[in-house]
Amino acid sequence: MAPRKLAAGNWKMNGTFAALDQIDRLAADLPTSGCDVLICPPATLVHAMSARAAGKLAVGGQDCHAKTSGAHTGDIAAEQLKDAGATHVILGHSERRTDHAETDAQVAAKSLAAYETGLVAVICVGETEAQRDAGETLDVISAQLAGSIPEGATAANTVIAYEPVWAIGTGRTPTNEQIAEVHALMRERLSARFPDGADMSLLYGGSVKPSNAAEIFATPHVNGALVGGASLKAADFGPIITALSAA
Ligand SMILES: O=C[C@H](O)COP(=O)(O)O
Repeated sequence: MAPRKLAAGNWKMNGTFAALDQIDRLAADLPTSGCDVLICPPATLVHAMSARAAGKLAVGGQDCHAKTSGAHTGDIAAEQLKDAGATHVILGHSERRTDHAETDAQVAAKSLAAYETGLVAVICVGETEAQRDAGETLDVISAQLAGSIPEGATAANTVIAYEPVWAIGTGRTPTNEQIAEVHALMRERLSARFPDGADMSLLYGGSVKPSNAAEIFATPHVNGALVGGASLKAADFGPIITALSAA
């Protein structure tokens, strides 16, 4: 089995009910085949978006707790996301790692919670600009992969997203050679550790837009994208999906 192609949108802390109009616009123009499409809205919109998008695209959360329930004010359990219609959950995004001091071990524990619930974990890794400048990128990515992905990961329950922190929301992207280098390393590490690691989908994320999508999707071992800002509007996300579908 080849890795599945996935165009994933991360709305982050953006969007209210009115933004669901974008889903109608997107769904009206989706390619009928070629790639999977996922949108991860704020938790407040998961249920409504799932109902609106049923059968057209998948919906996911942006985080979940490692525990199944309990006294954890403000948190959300994997089961609650699933109950609201989610099939995926983003875990270990650099904004969570920075804003909430999430560690690799916590990301791995949350991923296990996702697996136990039947959600696909979209596990994020990525170096800071200082780490890249110091020549540490491959070591950082290797350590994050080793620490953030739990035993039990398979191509069916796990997607990995490489998101250089310095490329997120900045309009800057790595060169294709830099993306290729990291994705080749990820493929090698995953293949060595997991029986079907060669089939796990590997996404690139960080300032993906319609104008650079096709070139990024032509990079070896890039099976899709995790898109932030450009996923908020159907007019931008639609062409990215089309580019992936055709890649
Ligand atoms: O999760 C998505 C990424 O952080 C990328 O965000 P961006 O496309 O706005 O740079």
